[in-house]
Amino acid sequence: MSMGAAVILGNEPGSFPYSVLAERHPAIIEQVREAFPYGPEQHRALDALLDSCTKGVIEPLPGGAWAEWGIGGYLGQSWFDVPWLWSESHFYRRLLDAVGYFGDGPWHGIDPFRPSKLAELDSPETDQELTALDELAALPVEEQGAALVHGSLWGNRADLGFRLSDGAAEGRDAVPDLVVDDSERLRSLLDGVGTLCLIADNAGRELIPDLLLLAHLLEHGRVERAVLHVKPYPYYVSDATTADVVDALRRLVRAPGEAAGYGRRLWDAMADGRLRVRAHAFSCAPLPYADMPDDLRAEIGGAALTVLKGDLNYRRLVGDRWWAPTTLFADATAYFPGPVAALRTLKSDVVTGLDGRTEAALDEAEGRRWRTSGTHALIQVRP
Ligand SMILES: O=P(O)(O)OC[C@@]1(O)O[C@H](CO)[C@@H](O)[C@@H]1O
Repeated sequence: MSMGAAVILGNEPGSFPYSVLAERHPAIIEQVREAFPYGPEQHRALDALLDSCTKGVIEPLPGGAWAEWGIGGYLGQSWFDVPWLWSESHFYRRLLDAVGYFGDGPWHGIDPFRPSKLAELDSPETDQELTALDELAALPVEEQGAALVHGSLWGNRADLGFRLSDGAAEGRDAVPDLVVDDSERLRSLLDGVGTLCLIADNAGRELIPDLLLLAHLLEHGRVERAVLHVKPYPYYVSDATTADVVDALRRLVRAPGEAAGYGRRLWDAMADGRLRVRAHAFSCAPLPYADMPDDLRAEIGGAALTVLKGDLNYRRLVGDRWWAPTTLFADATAYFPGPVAALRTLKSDVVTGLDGRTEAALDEAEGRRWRTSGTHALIQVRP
C-alpha cells in the first residue's frame, strides 16, 4: 500500500475535521450534561473536558491500552494537532471518564448516550421500517436480500453524532445511485460457507437493519455463522454496544408482524451460537485497522467475509488519510486479513475506489459537499 497520503489532522479552520473538534464535541458535552441528573463532580469534570478539548493539550491517561495506542507520543500537544481519528476517539474516552463511567461510583457503566439511542429505537420511523418487512415478505428471496443490504447501507445515515453537528442532514434527500456499487460481488461472497464478521456502527436505526440482514443471511443459508462486532463501551454518540444489541433484539421480538419473526430467529441463533456478539477492545481504539492486534487479525482472517459498516469504520479500514479518491480500494485494504466489504454513507472526507469521472462529476455538482453530507453512499468489496 502506498503510505504517501497525509494523515488527516483537525487543525485547519473551516475544514470538516476542525468543525468536529471545535463544534461537535462541545455540543456533545452539552447534550450529555442535559441527559442525566449528574452531580457537581460530573459537571465539574465536563467543564474541565470542554476546556481541555477546545483549548488544552493531551494529558496522561491511566491504563495500559492508551499507552499501547500511542498516547506517549502526543502528550502536551493540542487536540487539533494530533491525528484527527486519534483525537476524536480520545475525546469519547475522556467523556466517559468525566461522567464516572469507568469509576467505582454509582455512575459506573451508565451509558451517557442511552436516552438518545432509546428515543430513536422507539421512534415512529423505526415503526415504519419494521412494518415495511410485512411487504418485503411477498418478494422473492433474492430481492429481499438486496433490499436488506440497502436497508443496512442507508441505515448508516441514522447516526446521532452526525445529526448533532448537521441538523439538516435527515431532511436532505439521499442520492440512490451509489458512488461505487460492488453489490454483485458482495452477493457472490455470501455463498453460504463459513463465518460472516459484521463490524457494526450505530445502534438503533442502523443496528436494526443490520440485524435484519443477518437474520436473512442465516435463515437462507447465505452464511453459516455470524459474528457481530460491537463497541466495548459507548462511543461516537450512537455506536452500538452489547446493551444496544439487547435493546434492538427486544424491540424486534415485541414488534407486530414479520419483524417479530426476525427477532425470534436471531434470538435462537444467539442461543445456539450461530450468531455471536463480540466486543473487542480494539473496536474502540483510536487507530486504523492496519494496526489491529494479532488476536483480532487471526479472528478476522478466519472469516469468509468481513463487512464494515459506516463512516468511522471506513476511515479506520482504509486509513484516515487524504487519499486521492481514485486510489484503489483494493490497494488501501491490501493489508486486511481476508475478504472485506464496506457499506458506508459518506460523512467525512476520506474516500477511495472512485473512478475519475465519478469524482469529477461529484466535484462539479457539489464542490466538496458530497464527501461529508451523508447523501451519498457506497458498497465496496475486496475479495
Ligand atoms: O461512523 P458513522 O456513524 O457512519 O459516522 C461517524 C461520523 O459521524 O463521525 C465522524 C466524525 O466525528 C465521521 O467519521 C462521521 O462524520
